[in-house]
Amino acid sequence: MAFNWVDAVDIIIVALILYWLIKLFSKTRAIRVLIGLGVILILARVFVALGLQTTTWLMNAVISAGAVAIVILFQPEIRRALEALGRGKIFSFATKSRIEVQNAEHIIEEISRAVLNMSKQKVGAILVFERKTGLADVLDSGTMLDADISSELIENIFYPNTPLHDGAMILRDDRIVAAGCFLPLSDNKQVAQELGTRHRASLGISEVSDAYVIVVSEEKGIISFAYDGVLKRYIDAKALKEILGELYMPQPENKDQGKIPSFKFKRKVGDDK
Ligand SMILES: Nc1ncnc2c1ncn2[C@@H]1O[C@H](COP(=O)(O)OP(=O)(O)OP(=O)(O)O)[C@@H](O)[C@H]1O
Repeated sequence: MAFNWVDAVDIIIVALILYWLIKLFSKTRAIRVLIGLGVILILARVFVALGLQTTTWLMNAVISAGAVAIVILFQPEIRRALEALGRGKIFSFATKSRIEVQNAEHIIEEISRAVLNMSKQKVGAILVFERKTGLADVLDSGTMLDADISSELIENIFYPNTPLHDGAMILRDDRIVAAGCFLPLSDNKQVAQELGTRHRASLGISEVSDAYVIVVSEEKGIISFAYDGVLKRYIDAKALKEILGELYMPQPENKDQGKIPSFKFKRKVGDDK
């Protein structure tokens, strides 16, 4: 059968749909599920080609059940995709902003000043720094801001009894994207008894994404850092600058974005007390 223009249109449409799906899901933690589904679909094709009937039957059952599960589990993402489609934003080729070193130094200074001030004054706070895993689902639970990063604004937002002080602030690149966001709580049994929901929420988002999370305890003013499901407590000014440096000052040896910050990072939650 000859390859004609209908086949070319067919391929282009499939490529656009794949691009759209990847772009949509790369903004959420659903990307891992999408990759898993892709692997299952490829395996199913291989089993069909090999003529393995029972395995193919099992794969088809998994795919059918998976399709229903995906609609239920990722209902918010699907809703957002349809909304984006309605706004015609899906196929825009946006590029991620790059932060100049000078600007990065300023941002690090502003954030560390705010965190250290809040620690001194025992003002509770959660700052979530979005990295590769998009946090669109978390953003939906809060109030969108899209503001410049400044110590005054950060401190103001977390000041007790102000409208946005409850919940987490989400930062992306050089912007404060949202505040008052609800994070998933960790059910890690190793978390020290005295740690309440603020710290569980910080750990929770670090378990399901690659975000860096800085927490200030309201009770004692202790600064903690959560990453990759691990909570490191008693972060001092030097370590804080190091964490922010990893985020805002990419160095050649730090190209691996998933890398744990270079300062001493113990693997067990609460083992540093
Ligand atoms: N799921 C959540 N997402 C975001 N923020 C949350 C969440 N749960 C609780 N918080 C924040 O944590 C506050 C409650 O903190 P709680 O006293 O339970 O925590 P803690 O870990 O003991 O911290 P602290 O030492 O600051 O008291 C809430 O007022 C809210 O601002």
